Amino acid sequence: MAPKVLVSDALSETAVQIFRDRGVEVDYMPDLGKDKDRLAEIIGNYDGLAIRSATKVTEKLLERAGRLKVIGRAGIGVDNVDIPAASKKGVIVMNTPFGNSVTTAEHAIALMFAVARQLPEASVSTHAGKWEKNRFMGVELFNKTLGVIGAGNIGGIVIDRARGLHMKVLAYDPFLSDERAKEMGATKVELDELLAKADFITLHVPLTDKTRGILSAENLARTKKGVRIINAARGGLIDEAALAEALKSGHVAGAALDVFATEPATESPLFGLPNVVVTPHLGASTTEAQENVALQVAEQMSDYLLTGAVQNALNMPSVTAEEAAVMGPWIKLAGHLGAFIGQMTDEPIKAINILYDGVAATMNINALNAAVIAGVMKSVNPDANMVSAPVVAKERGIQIATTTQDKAGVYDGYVKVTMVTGDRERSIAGTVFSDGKPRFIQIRGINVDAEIGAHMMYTRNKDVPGVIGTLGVTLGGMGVNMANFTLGRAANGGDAIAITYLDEPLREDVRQALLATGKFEQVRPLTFEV
Ligand SMILES: NC(=O)c1ccc[n+]([C@@H]2O[C@H](COP(=O)([O-])OP(=O)(O)OC[C@H]3O[C@@H](n4cnc5c(N)ncnc54)[C@H](O)[C@@H]3O)[C@@H](O)[C@H]2O)c1
Ligand SMILES: O=C(O)[C@H](O)COP(=O)(O)O
Repeated sequence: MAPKVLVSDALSETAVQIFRDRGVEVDYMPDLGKDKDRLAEIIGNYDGLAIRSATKVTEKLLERAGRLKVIGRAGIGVDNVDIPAASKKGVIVMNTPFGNSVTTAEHAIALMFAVARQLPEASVSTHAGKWEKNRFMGVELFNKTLGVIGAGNIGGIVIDRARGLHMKVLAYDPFLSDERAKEMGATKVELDELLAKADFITLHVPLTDKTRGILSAENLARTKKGVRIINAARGGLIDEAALAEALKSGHVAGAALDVFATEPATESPLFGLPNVVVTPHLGASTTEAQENVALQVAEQMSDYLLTGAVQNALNMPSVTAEEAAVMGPWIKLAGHLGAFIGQMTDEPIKAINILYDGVAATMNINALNAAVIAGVMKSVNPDANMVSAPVVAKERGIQIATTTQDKAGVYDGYVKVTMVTGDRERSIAGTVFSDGKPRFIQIRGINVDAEIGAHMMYTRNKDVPGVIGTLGVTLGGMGVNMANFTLGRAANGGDAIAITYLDEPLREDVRQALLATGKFEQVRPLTFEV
């Protein structure tokens, strides 16, 4: 069945065309983001949700999204998506981190010009036939100091354009190196210095718990008198009431805002104030940017839904289409190893140590790790997947350690998973044969060669005569068909194990019957998603 995507915000119709061309069913409802009740009613029918900033993806909405696998944000900011809740539900959240950067940077520069020369008010006045030539006295940008808060993709482009205007640029960004700042033509400073020295301040940080209210009443009071403030990032970055007061007092000479704490903004203490330029979140609204982000998000979502390739995800390691093709069997193997070890333990897990050897060590380890952890977690929660399981493992304080090595051996490569619980360690290793099929090759240090089936049985016994016969007779006598069987022993007369591949799940009466023979120390049913 073709995957189904809902577009709930006004994305360019290019996205719809791409979904269709790729064989993904799509429903285009560009106003649905504003109707959260209707969205909640139908979200359960979709594998993917493509959005801009109007749709709010809350925990409550996600509870209704039983089929959802991926949320694609055609744009940059994902503060309208509850990413921790999506991760817990195993839903990938991806964005398009570059598609609208130039457009948004240009909007910030446009706002800076607009507020420096009061262009919107002058335009309204002239339209009204007033010709108020003496009312609109502006300031030059040349030689002025621009303070850029957040020097990432958009901040970087703003800095480049501002340098072209011969402005001096101060940048505040804790993650910016001095070298990169120099390369950009900016001086890296602390926030206080930026606030004290800048003639214009422009914001280009994401909205997070750390940046919320970065221009608070206190910080606004630290700015230079006559400063002009531009915000084309997110509304919650500025205390709007405090900014309104600072404008009224004349401390701040002007402000240009594209974004508001509450959107759509139909009222604000800033509306109606002189020299406040406002636009309705138009930062990304150019034909070019909307084509870029629509095309990119539709391709990324289709790739994920159709091939498992992951690009620009905020809650999952990237996996290219080529990797997805080559790694498919290894991801399966990693999941089976995790599932085996998860089903073998009933105690709290302290740590999972994963060893990658040979060809496995050259692959995308983050993705393989996520698959192992998902396999382990499925024994606790069948809905766990590569997105949600690492989050849950972290919450439970499970330590994940990986080692890579390249020891030439019988296999081109293998993966070994060791689970550490309170009092013991259990390990299992597996590989992928040239037929693309994953196999278990070692359990508890005992070599085996076990194909993996949906229903399996693990038995542990002493290596003494008659065990295999007892197993066959007991299963046969109870009408259970064996599809495959493999065994191994640590030493002659020592510990031995067997993996039996059954045509149906191991019944409890059969398990009890095997234990009652006295030949087996352990009998466990195992299931795998093959
Ligand atoms: N108005 C619009 O339509 C529009 C369009 C696109 C993006 N945006 C907003 O712009 C934001 C920035 O986009 P980007 O592509 O440049 O993102 P980015 O990730 O490339 O850059 C953000 C920068 O902020 C820095 N940063 C993070 N926390 C900080 C802090 N506490 N103090 C100072 N700097 C901090 C980061 O180090 C990074 O360099 C987006 O998150 C989005 O909210 C708005
Ligand atoms: O973060 C973004 O990409 C911008 O805020 C654009 O938002 P929009 O897609 O709702 O215009």
